[in-house]
Amino acid sequence: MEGTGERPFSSEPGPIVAEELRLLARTHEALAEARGLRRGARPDGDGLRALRDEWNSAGEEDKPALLAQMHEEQARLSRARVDRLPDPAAPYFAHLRVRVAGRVRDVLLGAAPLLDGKRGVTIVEWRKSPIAEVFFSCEEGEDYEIEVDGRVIEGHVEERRLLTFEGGALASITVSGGVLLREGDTWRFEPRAWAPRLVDPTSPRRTPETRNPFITLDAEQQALVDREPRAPLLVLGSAGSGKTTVALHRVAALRRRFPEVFPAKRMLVLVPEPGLRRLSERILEGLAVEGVFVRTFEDWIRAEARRVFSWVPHHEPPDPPFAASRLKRHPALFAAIDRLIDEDTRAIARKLDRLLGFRGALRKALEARDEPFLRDRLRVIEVGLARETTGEKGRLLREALAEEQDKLARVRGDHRRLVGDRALLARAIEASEGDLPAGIVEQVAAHTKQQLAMTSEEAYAHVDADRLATLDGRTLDAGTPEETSGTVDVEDYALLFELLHRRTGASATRAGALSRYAHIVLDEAQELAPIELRVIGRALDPEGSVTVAGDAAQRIDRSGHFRSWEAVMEALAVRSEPAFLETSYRSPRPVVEFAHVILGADAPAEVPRAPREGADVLRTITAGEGHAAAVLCEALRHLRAEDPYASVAVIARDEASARAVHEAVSRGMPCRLVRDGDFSFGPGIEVTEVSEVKGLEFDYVIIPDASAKVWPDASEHRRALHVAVTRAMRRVWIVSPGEPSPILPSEEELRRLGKLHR
Ligand SMILES: Nc1ncnc2c1ncn2[C@@H]1O[C@H](COP(=O)(O)OP(=O)(O)OP(=O)(O)O)[C@@H](O)[C@H]1O
Repeated sequence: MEGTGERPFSSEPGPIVAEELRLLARTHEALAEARGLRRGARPDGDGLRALRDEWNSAGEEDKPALLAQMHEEQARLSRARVDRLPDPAAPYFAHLRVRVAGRVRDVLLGAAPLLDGKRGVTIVEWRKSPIAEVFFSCEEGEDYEIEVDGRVIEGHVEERRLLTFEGGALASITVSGGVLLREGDTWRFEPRAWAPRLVDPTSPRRTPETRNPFITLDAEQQALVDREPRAPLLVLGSAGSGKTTVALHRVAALRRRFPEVFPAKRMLVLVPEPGLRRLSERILEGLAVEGVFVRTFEDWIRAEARRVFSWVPHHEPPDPPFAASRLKRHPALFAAIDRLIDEDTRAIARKLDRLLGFRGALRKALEARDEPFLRDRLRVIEVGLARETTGEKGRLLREALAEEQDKLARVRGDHRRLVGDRALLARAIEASEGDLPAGIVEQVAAHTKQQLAMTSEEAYAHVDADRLATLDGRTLDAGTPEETSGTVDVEDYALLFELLHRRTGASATRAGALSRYAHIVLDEAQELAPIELRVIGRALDPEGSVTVAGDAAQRIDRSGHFRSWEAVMEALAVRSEPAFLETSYRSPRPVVEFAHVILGADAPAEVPRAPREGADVLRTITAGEGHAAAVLCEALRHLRAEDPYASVAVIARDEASARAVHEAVSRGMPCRLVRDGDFSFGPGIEVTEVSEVKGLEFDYVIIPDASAKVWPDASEHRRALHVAVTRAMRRVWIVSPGEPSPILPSEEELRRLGKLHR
């Protein structure tokens, strides 16, 4: 069965293969015995079925005993499910040989554990077991120490091997220095490193001093920074072309040249994520700009809404349905708001007609109105019918109208109807022309109903507060569906401002007014919905200016509803021709080309100009997640040694994937899981998800989960991968555990592009 390698090899492949085959045979025996034992001990649901049959024909007197048996069987079955066994077709993926206290021990790493002392088979769970950590963190020949149950155990690593299986048979054994591959009945040795070397040998290593915040803008960028201070500016361009740079340099220039017109406290920089907020603050600090507000859009609008609408709840639901976010940010909601304003108009007219005996005259007058603001419709009556009507009736009408005007800023009722009234929601569905599914109405209405329901604290307000406190000090409803009661969605804030505007023609209530700014920067503006852009537009002084930066190819917010840049500017109520930045400064050419191809049909006609050469994008396909973890740890360990000041981002598709990858990589080395933008902007390994990294940059970017399952072929995934890859200043490495994602460019596509471009 075993053949010898074609090339010189430190130890003979024959003995290695033989050893692994023997270990596998012992594992199969151990597995067969374990399965037999479990089958005997725990019928796979047959026992329960038999008991159920018995129950049907049993007399009443036997039922209590039968019931007890059924419970016991149920418990046994669920225990059996937890104690799952390794898959015989691929029972483990790695083999670690250690010497502990003079004795050699073989430890296999797999998804499920198996212990058979008699046969010397030990499979441990790679994600949990302390000894598995040794496999991920040590090289062959190294000593190690691990802590098990409070005791420190010392040992020495003798061998580390990775294994793959095909059709249940051993297919490859990766050893130090190469891989043994089975080809039919023979084995061939191929020298190969465990993991690719990430550092680019042609570029200098990062040193603590190479992080220079001062860059010289190119002529194009400088011209944009120098634009007339009051002129709106729309800066577009591919990833890394300097849009954020231009926007923030413009802020610095305005502050420096026109400090009176642009006081720091009247300038606002809005970004989508906390990571970019922190980076923007650092860049402004580097440009000696102090006191300018930098906020995520959510934080900004939340603070504004809480000030202007004093009744707004201070809680947001922990897990709001995506349907609610999608609908509330959709432009079709404007149609529902139109209808709502019409209904409000009719309701006021009916009320006044009835109270003052106008016998439908008011209704007729008001129904003919189509001014966008409710305030203006009432004013038409004020200057028309109210003036014409003399005497007591006229006075009463004027009084009643004044009262209605007074109530216009109360948007709470309209808001409740807009997000809870099925007919109004259905109007939005209709206006979306098929973009929003009809089923969304029920989901949103149910969510609203839950939000408007009383919390337990309110329902039990008459009960002594001490008696209501839970043991852990949390609210009564925490962790229950009632948790949604008394909350408001983050998307509701823009909606409230829109309603206020449609009713009053302004953005103020008795409690306060929307803040106004002399200059607003909107970075990554492709992520904002029209309803949000409108609020931002209204926060701009009549004389104020705006800098909008964005890239449609980078929109990754699933509910954003970006249409076009014209639509963005129209929603902001400003006009400006777009300026395009053509040069990609951040990433080297191979990364820029790779990222371009990822976009597929959505890619712009031209590949961005990328003046910096660099190393190719690396790709690795592994047999599964365990292999991927081993390869990641190996490459990262070397990278840390070779380029210790580099920043490394391991960017997963979503939160769940980021957590799993972090758990895996942590087995081998210290790394941080970054949430809410808490990046260090310095050396180290940070694991995160795509939505966190908008606008940021790292020396190395690793995509750890580039499988077909996690990154299927859809524009949304293409744009997200494009964003992730274009964060790299030096190099990109794509790791695909299992079948690679179909959106990864083929070698052929890249070759063609490289030729075309050079
Ligand atoms: N003229 C320039 N010369 C050298 N480097 C530049 C120049 N302009 C920008 N850069 C650098 O290029 C990188 C990307 O810039 P920036 O973040 O402003 O791009 P962006 O267009 O906002 O990117 P993204 O769309 O990915 O958010 C930064 O490191 C920045 O310092």
